[in-house]
Amino acid sequence: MRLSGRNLKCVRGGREVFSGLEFSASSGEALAVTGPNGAGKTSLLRVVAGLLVPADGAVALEGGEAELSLSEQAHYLGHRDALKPALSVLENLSFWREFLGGRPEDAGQCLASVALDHAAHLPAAYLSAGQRRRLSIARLLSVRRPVWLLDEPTSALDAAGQDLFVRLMRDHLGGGGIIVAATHLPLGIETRNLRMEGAK
Ligand SMILES: Nc1ncnc2c1ncn2[C@@H]1O[C@H](COP(=O)(O)OP(=O)(O)OP(=O)(O)O)[C@@H](O)[C@H]1O
Repeated sequence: MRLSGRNLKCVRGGREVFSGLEFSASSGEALAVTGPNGAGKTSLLRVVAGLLVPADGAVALEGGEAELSLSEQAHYLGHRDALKPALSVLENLSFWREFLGGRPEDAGQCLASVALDHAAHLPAAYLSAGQRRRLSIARLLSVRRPVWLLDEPTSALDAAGQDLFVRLMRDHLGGGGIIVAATHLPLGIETRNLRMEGAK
């Protein structure tokens, strides 16, 4: 499987954020997208996720499931944790498993993988910032998708949470997955680097 972007251009609010951008990542590879604030890292992830339409160029996934779009084969983990505060931890995960479709993994197992099984019935509103991030990470595990698009994935995670997430990323890559992560910090896994400088 190979994810690639060719000649990508992104314009936001009438201003060019980047152009002529090229990248690729194959099964088992992680691409770390780095660069200063405003360089366009989030914009790139959103283009790849299909949430933003590029002004030019295209993104393609070769060797995936032919009948599914790239968006249907990718998880997008944004800056903000997409959680419903009134629902419990388990209910939030169940919502995502249904919304995302596909074959769901065991919810209890997913929560155990991020060490949140003890909080399954707690309203998400009561979670700490790091626990919210862990629940968002559980979403990546709740329905298997080969491409993980991660925006500052380790923000708010403590040392144990970071170690745990490194293991999950390694498992994902070991199973042939692809990771594209916007980050200001080392991810703790081997990465290829895509440096963005932003439009001058
Ligand atoms: N909805 C929007 N409308 C107009 N401009 C936007 C919008 N969202 C982002 N931008 C602009 O696009 C540029 C790139 O933003 P983006 O969030 O992709 O950068 P980033 O590299 O992820 O930054 P950071 O490191 O701060 O997270 C910025 O100049 C930002 O102001």
